[in-house]
Amino acid sequence: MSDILKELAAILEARKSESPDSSYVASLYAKPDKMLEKIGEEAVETIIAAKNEDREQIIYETADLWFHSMVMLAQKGLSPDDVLNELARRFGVSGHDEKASRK
Ligand SMILES: N=c1c2ncn([C@@H]3O[C@H](COP(=O)(O)OP(=O)(O)OP(=O)(O)O)[C@@H](O)[C@H]3O)c2ncn1[C@@H]1O[C@H](COP(=O)(O)O)[C@@H](O)[C@H]1O
Repeated sequence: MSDILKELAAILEARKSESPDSSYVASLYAKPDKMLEKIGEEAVETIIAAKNEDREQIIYETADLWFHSMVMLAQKGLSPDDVLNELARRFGVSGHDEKASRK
């Protein structure tokens, strides 16, 4: 897993034990419906950016989309490695080199 994804996943995990008013991520864990709505919202914003051929906005909105998807994965007890392993499996390789949280 990239260092960025690994570090962000560790921060998201740590936020689980913090109070909802202490941070944005902690507030999303307390409101699962809002967390899921954010994924939809960011997906729509990514589509609009792509339709507008706005490369900077595509990157910005995709980062928002990946971020909120990672919050959802963390909330479900999953990690980015679980998704990377699935992508690797589709490539026909044996799996990502780091152990996933789900087997
Ligand atoms: N990568 C991110 C990140 N990307 C996006 N966002 C937040 O996601 C939200 C995106 O929502 P929108 O684009 O709709 O913007 P908005 O209008 O401000 O949001 P709303 O009012 O609609 O909720 C914003 O509040 C951004 O601040 C993020 N918030 C946090 N992180 C990372 O998560 C870590 C933990 O964050 P905290 O829990 O806030 O400390 C941080 O250290 C960062 O590394």
